[in-house]
Amino acid sequence: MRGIVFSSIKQLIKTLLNLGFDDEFGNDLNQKHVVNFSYMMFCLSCLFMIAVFSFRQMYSVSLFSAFGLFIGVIGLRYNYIGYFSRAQLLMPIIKISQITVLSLFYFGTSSGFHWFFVNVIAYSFVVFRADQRATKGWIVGASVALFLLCELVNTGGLYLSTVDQEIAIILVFLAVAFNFAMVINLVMNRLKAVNHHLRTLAEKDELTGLSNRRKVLADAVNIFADSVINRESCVFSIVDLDHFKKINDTFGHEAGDLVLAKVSAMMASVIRSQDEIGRYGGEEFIVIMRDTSLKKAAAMMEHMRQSVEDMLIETEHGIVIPVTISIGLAAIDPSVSRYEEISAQADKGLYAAKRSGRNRLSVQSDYQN
Ligand SMILES: Nc1nc2c(ncn2[C@@H]2O[C@H](COP(=O)(O)OP(=O)(O)OP(=O)(O)O)[C@@H](O)[C@H]2O)c(=O)[nH]1
Repeated sequence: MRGIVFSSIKQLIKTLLNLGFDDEFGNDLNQKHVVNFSYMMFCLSCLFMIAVFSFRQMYSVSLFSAFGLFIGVIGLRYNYIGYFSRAQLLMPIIKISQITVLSLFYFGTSSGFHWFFVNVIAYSFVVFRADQRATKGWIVGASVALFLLCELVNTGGLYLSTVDQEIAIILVFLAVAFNFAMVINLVMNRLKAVNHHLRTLAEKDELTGLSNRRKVLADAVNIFADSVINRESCVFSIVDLDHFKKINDTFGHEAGDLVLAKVSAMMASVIRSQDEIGRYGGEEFIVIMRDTSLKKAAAMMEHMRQSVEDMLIETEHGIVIPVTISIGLAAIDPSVSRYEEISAQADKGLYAAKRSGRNRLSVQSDYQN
């Protein structure tokens, strides 16, 4: 139950922070979610101060915070409706104004309120891009100068007693630490997500959605090595579409692409979850079946061949394109010690299948495990 509540809260926060984003990964340099977070924290702090100072009947601080809240909501709205640059810039302006006024005139510099300038500096470094160096420069400069001013001037403040100021110092420390932890967490999570997204893109074949050549070859080598080490059977197969050049020539390149995509989806639906499939190049595919006997693998690949033959792929003019595949199959056996050997055997199988009439499967292994 606690887990569900916790993950729901996490999801709600994530949704709020990502409001106004169309493309989650296109904005990684802009850090829109950090801007959202900063506005939310700012608005919450204003609400907190309105409540505390209204309760203590110090209405001028409440009014000042209400005005801050109003501007904060405007900034938040800017970010949501796409005026990101305005939202990005308004945040440090209102934050610098708020810290300066509250620290020098209301709370007194002994409250430590001016340590919030650290957050403004961190915000500038996270949110502004390299081409906004000048903006970042003046915001950091102003924050440092005003921080030093607060340290030097040492005003008593109108509203906080010495005890209040001691409490304020602790609250400021906690708030600054929380802000830092959250911003670092947000940025790291975004980096991880973008990294994962890029890796997926780099491993995927765009047309078919299957693993691309690099990924499927890496998978093949790894699975082969695992199987040899663990003394498990492993079957390797090369699949090639028959007379694909003719399909392109007769129905056009676009129809050829459609066939590749549809056949790929069919092949991916036939294999087991532990098997790997990828586009080796052109109209050639690799299927790797781990922990299975050659007999079972041959039965599965025969099912794949039949399923492709039974497919009804229509062109946009309603003409059905006949498609078949040829398959070469090879399994690990005691004589095979290198990945290249099993791959060459499967290739030989494919060649044999093509030579003996296509639309068939050829097993190249004497070792029937
Ligand atoms: N539409 C399309 N065609 C492609 C793509 N990649 C490779 N091809 C075509 O696939 C064809 C492969 O032709 P071949 O290697 O002669 O093989 P085939 O016609 O299938 O003949 P067999 O393999 O002997 O049955 C070539 O015409 C390539 O241009 C692709 O991404 N899209």
